[in-house]
Amino acid sequence: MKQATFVIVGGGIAGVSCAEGISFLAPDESIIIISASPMVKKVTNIRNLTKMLSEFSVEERSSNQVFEEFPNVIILHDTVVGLDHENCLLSLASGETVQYERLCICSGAYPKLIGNNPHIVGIRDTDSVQEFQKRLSKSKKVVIVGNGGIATELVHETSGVEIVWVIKDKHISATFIDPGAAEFFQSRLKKGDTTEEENEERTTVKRIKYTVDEGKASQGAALGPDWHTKANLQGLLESSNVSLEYSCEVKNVLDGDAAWPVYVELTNGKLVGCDMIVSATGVVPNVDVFKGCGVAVSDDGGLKVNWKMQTSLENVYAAGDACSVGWDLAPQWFQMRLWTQARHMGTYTAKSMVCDIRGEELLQDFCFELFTHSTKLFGMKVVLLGLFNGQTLDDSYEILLRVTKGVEYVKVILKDGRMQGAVLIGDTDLEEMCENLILNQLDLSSFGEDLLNPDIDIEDYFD
Ligand SMILES: Cc1cc2nc3c(=O)[nH]c(=O)nc-3n(C[C@H](O)[C@H](O)[C@H](O)COP(=O)(O)OP(=O)(O)OC[C@H]3O[C@@H](n4cnc5c(N)ncnc54)[C@H](O)[C@@H]3O)c2cc1C
Ligand SMILES: NC(=O)C1=CN([C@@H]2O[C@H](COP(=O)(O)OP(=O)(O)OC[C@H]3O[C@@H](n4cnc5c(N)ncnc54)[C@H](OP(=O)(O)O)[C@@H]3O)[C@@H](O)[C@H]2O)C=CC1
Repeated sequence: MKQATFVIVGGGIAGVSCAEGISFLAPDESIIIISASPMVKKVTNIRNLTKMLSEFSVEERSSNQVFEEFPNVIILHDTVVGLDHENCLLSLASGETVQYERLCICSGAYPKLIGNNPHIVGIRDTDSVQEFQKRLSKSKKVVIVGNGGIATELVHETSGVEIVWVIKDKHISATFIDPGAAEFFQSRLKKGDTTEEENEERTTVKRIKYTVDEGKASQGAALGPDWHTKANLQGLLESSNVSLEYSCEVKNVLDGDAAWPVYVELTNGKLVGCDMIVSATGVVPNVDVFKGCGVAVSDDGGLKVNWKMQTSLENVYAAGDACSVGWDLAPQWFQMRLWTQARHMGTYTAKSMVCDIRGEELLQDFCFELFTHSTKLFGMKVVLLGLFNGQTLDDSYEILLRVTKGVEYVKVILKDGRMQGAVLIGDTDLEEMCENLILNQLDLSSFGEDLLNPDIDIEDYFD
């Protein structure tokens, strides 16, 4: 039997950030990471864009490289197959057992696929990308199902193939953007260069203010940023084409014939033949192995954690994609399974566990005060802050919009004159101002539409 003060399951961003955090806070304590994947994830090149918003790279490295400066960390390449929480004992696939004083489960998530057919693929880790690449290189036509991060990236990055993009919503990339921003990106779907007309329109700045009144209505770690730049996502054809099937889902997957290996029957009645179906339809927390010991699980399948990241089992914590937050959230923060949150949660759980073992007081980390996400969609920088889509505001909010076609899309959400969220597409340089205004909840009513007037430097007012 092996023993350590702190045991972490998972070598993804959450697990590695947790181990690094413990090593920093308690360098003399023993730490074991158990990871089913041979490589572990390391966050590098951190660039702080604002107090709370950062960009970083995620590298896959061998465990020796990641932890050479932390001699108190041991990595076991093994798979956890059971938890006996009464005896603080994990059992591993190799037959080994590991005893802990504090356990942090960072076992990530796996793709939620629309079916079991061998022609359906999901994308999560390096192996699944290689499989996708291999099949794509022999494909003329693929159906991509889902309207979130992966589908958006694939539609933009894949070439040499005909894509049929099947989405439940009336606009593209609905997980991150509203119909207006989707319209802004529409031309980028064509995969061609910008037209003269678009170049002319780039000089036009449009500012709009309106009020929303729609009526109440695998086991490998997840990939890192820019994963697609390292993969050759090229199909069999010379050129690409994307066609959209809006407001529909896959009803059935049917056997192929001489023309196509597989057919997809859609809820709009269409039958689409293709070489492969990519199911980019979200994730399921990878925690089945822990469910047997009675740990509380949230409706979305994650391990429920309180504000200290503790699960319902004594001395057992969880972080990253594996967990579901179960505390009273700050008004402008919510959980999304993203690597920034995996990193924050991993680091914060380290602090929580170390404080617990030392009997020290813990204060909740500031990162849970404001949702922040920096990413790229259709090749453009996208920053999402706070309640960027009016989440939880019951459709009673005001939107300020500034659009320069092809250049920038700025949307801020106001409720009772106070900023609640923002979508910043392009190099807007507004992230710091928006972050401050959301955090300090200043009454902005007196500015009206001038808040987004490019000729007025609003920041001067707040100095
Ligand atoms: C294609 C793709 C693109 C993405 N792009 C972005 C993006 O642009 N921006 C963004 O913010 N987020 C993105 N994400 C999401 C982000 O990658 C995840 O939210 C984040 O990596 C989760 O980290 P994690 O450590 O919680 O889990 P994971 O990275 O999934 O790590 C889980 C670890 O647990 C191990 N494990 C699992 N079960 C066991 C077991 N029983 N025993 C031992 N070890 C086990 C695995 O081997 C792995 O090491 C993307 C995800 C994918 C798949
Ligand atoms: N740039 C970024 O930040 C990126 C982030 N990621 C992250 O990686 C993880 C996996 O990405 P992804 O798979 O795109 O997950 P997402 O959660 O981002 O998106 C899943 C999409 O699939 C839709 N969907 C769910 N079930 C079905 C179904 N049966 N039929 C049709 N559509 C369905 C969802 O709609 P609905 O919401 O209505 O259920 C949603 O539009 C996520 O945590 C994501 O945030 C991935 C790539 C890039």
